[in-house]
Amino acid sequence: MIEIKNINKRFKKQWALNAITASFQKGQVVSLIGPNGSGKTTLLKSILGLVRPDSGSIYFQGQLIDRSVAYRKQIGYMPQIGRYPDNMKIGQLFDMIRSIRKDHPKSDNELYAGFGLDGMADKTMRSLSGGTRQKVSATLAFLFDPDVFILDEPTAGLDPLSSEILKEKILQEKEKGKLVLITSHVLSDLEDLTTDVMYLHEGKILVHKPFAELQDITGEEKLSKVIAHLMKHSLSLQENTLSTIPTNK
Ligand SMILES: Nc1ncnc2c1ncn2[C@@H]1O[C@H](COP(=O)(O)OP(=O)(O)OP(=O)(O)O)[C@@H](O)[C@H]1O
Repeated sequence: MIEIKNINKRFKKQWALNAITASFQKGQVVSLIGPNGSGKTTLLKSILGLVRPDSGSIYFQGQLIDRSVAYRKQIGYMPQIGRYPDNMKIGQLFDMIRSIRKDHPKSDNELYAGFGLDGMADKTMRSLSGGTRQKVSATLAFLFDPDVFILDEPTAGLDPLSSEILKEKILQEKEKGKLVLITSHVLSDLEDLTTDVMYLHEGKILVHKPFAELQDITGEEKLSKVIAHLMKHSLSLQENTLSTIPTNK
């Protein structure tokens, strides 16, 4: 569904993405994991066309995304930090977005109600707490039943109940066979969702494999333990020789 062929991105001397080649398919929930600054957001923004790689190509459903914007309608994007007009009220923001998407008259309002945004329609965006702003971003990402979700730290700042509501929604979409690309530093939030793991380090892919395969390689069950095990043996990772990693079995 998404093919990435040898993309590179440098910000001055800093490599944000270094020779990234990968493909993502329907039905996968790919957890992008890695330290701060490892390139996760840059990779997601490159797929969205918000960052232009210095070289390489990205294909969405077989079409080169270069200079195309139409494909973005098929992606629900939740940015790390949502930016909205300060004086716009929540209700006005949703009315505006719905009016722009006339091609999609039916919107999915489950999160709007689930997060209680209907009771805050008159609040201005500038007055919202960080968590409520996240709820607005999450609700917008799911509004038009997209085929692909790009969720950049979606649960950051959400209270435990709201975080569960969002995770449940992502699970539902996974079960419908959608493709989800998700980042989080809270690995327990990814536990029940992940089908595939991509581990980035200094702009390079160190691991991109099905979660089940990594569980097998490491002998660990939980995502946090799998990642810890891989990190402990990061030298083998850098050499891309997962087979040399001792298993815990
Ligand atoms: N617009 C920009 N200008 C300059 N450098 C940038 C820009 N965007 C990203 N970078 C740099 O690119 C590298 C990768 O950043 P990126 O935001 O993709 O990392 P990340 O893995 O998403 O980090 P985090 O976990 O902190 O969100 C970092 O060194 C960052 O400083």
